[in-house]
Formats: sequence, C-alpha cells, structure tokens
Amino acid sequence: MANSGQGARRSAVYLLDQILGEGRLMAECLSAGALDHLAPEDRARAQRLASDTLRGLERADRLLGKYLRKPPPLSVRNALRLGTVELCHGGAAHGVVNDLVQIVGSHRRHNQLKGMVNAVLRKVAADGPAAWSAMRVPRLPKWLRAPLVQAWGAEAVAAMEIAHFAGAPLDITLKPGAGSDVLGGVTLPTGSIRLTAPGQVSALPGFAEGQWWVQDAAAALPARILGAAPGMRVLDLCAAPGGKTLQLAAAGAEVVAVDNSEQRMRRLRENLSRTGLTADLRIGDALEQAGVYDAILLDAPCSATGTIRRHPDLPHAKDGGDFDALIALQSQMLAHAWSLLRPGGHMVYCTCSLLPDEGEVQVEEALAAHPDMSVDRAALDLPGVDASWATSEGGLRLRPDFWPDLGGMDGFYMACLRKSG
Ligand SMILES: C[S@@+](CC[C@H](N)C(=O)[O-])C[C@H]1O[C@@H](n2cnc3c(N)ncnc32)[C@H](O)[C@@H]1O
Repeated sequence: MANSGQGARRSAVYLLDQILGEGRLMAECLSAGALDHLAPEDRARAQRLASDTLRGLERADRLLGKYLRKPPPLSVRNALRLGTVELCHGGAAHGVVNDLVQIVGSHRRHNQLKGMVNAVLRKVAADGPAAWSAMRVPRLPKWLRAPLVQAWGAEAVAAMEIAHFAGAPLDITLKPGAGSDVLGGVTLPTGSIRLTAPGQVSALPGFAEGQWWVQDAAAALPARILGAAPGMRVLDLCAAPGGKTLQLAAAGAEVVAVDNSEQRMRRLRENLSRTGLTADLRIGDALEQAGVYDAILLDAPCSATGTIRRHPDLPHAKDGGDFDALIALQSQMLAHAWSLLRPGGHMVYCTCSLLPDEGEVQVEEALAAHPDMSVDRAALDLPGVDASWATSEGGLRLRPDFWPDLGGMDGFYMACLRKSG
C-alpha cells in the first residue's frame, strides 16, 4: 500500500508534469483541485517538493546528464529530478528511491523504466550530495534573464538568482492593535513581521481570529504609501485576494474593491470575514468602473516576475509571450483609473514585476500623457524605506536581492501620483 510520503511525491511529479509539460502555473493546478485528494500536510509537502525541484532544476539536470544516455519521457524525467533534489537536500535514500521506483513502475507505459530509475537514483544518492553544493546557482531562463540583465546588469541578476534559489520566508501584516509576541517573528525595518519556520499558516496563533494576514514585506508598501485614512473614499483596483484591501480597510477608509476574478474575490470575501474588516466588493472589469474617488490603488496584472522566490514555477511555465498584452493592459488601466480620481486626489500604481516596462516606463509614459499628473516623492518617505530604492522618475524599485541579510523581499515597483486640484 502507498505511504503518505509516496502520495505527496506522486502528486509533486504530477505538478511538475503540468508545469514543465503543459506550461500551467502551480496556482492554476491547485485551483483546479490537483492536490485536493491529499491530507493538508501531504498537500503542503507535495507543493514544497515540486517547488524545491523547480528551484534546483538546472542542477538536477546537470547531475542526471551524467547518468542518462538519452532523456526518458517527461514524467519519468520529472520523477528523477524530484528524487535528485530530495537526495541532494539530505533525503533518506531508501524512502526516496523506493517511492519513486514505485511511482514510475505504476505507469503501464513506463513500467519497464523502473530499473533504470532505481539505478540512476542510487548513483545520485552516492555521488550527488557532494557535487550539488559545488554547482552554480541555477539561472533564470534566457527569455527572462536577457531583459533583466539589460535593465539591472549581470551582477544584480546573479544576486536575484541567489535570492530565487533561497526561496522566501513568510511575512505577515498585523491588524492595527494586534500583538505579534506569540508568533516569535522578526520585525522588519518597514514594520512587517517575518517568520522563518512558520509551519501551517492557518494553525498559527491569531490567524483564525483575524489578527494578521500573509503579505510579503514589499507588497505591504503600496497601501502604506497611499496613506488611507477614515473618511477617505478609496478605490482598490485589481484587489483580489486582498492583502492591500485589508490594509486600506484597517486604516478606516471606505473601500471599494474591484477584481474580475470571481474565484479570487471569494478569497477576498473570506479574508474580510476572518479579519472582521469591511469593503464594498465588486466583481467586474477595472476598465469599466465609474465614479469619483479621493484615492486609488491600482495593483495592475503583470508578469509577476517579482514573486519568483515564492513561485519558482513561473520561469518554467511561462515564456514571456504575454508581456506585450500585459503592458498594454497596464497603460489602459492607469489611464482609466486616472479618470476616476478627483482633482487633488492621489493614486498609487504598482506591479509585482521586475521589468521596467511594467513599472518605471509606465509611469514615465503616464506623466507625459497627463499634464495634471505629478509624482509625489515625499509619499515614499516611510520607516525602513531606503532612499537608494527611489527611481529617477520618482517611484520605488524593490528587488529580491535587497535585504540579503534579512532574507530578501519580493520584486515590486510603485509610485504615488497626484492630480492637480
Ligand atoms: C497583482 S493581482 C492583485 C493582488 C491584490 N491587489 C492583493 O493585494 O492581494 C492582479 C489582479 O488583477 C485582476 N485582474 C486582471 N485583469 C483584470 C481586469 N481587467 N479587471 C479587474 N481585475 C483584473 C486579477 O484577477 C488579479 O486578482
């Protein structure tokens, strides 16, 4: 009978097949129920195994290249990759090898390859761990590496790759008035709390009571820069799952939150209910909104290249083919949001992207197109925000290689734009 570790490994191989074979994102597979048959701890384990494998994919392929005369079918290759990464991370050879041999053997088409899987993984178990740490840090694929090197230089991109390989700690934002003492985290310079070995999030103290929510330290800054306050009517455009909506509502503003994804809005509704906060939720297209607002937060859909530490599937599932459409949508959204802002009002534009075309360039172009738009540089002057993160057009550039000693941060861009009154 299959053990629970084997169930997690089998599902992790399935996730790898979907990501590397079908170009699907891990989040898409999860929302489609790929792990619903597993117990919560095995679900977390399967995700962790697939993520670790994707982070170490380049190293695993190099190691396996020594033992494979020709590449086996993708699913068998993914089982070998997963086993290699587990073994090189110190996994017990007996359990890892036996499970993967059984997983491969249970496929009628691949059954005859189980002997090869056994032999290769035993060699990896013997020689792999020593070779692993001497190998170079895995690089981003060319389609993404090239524009990033052009934007930030080769040295910065190598530092980003170190951050991607290390993965991300868990950051939380506290509801105003909540204490963090029971969580044992570190308070970051910008006020977020960082937990290094959190375990299951929903089991942590204060989660069920809505005392805090998960939000990377970088992602917590746009709402702080907006500076929502009681009496302010704020439009949160592209709001779900709602980390920023919660911040705006917790600051006492009257928040209208819009997103076109019903599924993601369901999560926003759950988050509001757990934290006891309120916002007016509207499922719809950002480009079709009407009304007049004192302040607007536009967290536009983007390449999400700033979140690779937490989503190592992204560089493998995508190929940059959607960049142009996203960039065009962002500039349409920025222009439409501007038309909803009252004179004298302000708007924060942000994206979790590392590409200047989705950040700095969008704001430069918007400033050129709107004579009533100016950048509020002073709005960036918040505790913990380093002056060197400011950009020439007046925004804030955050990168995964920043705060290397604290465990990094997501890549993000944000700027505060004021409408003349
Ligand atoms: C970066 S995510 C937003 C994250 C969110 N602000 C938060 O803090 O949790 C971008 C969102 O844009 C939404 N979106 C994409 N196209 C949209 C459109 N045309 N109108 C409204 N929302 C859209 C997506 O469903 C996604 O939830």
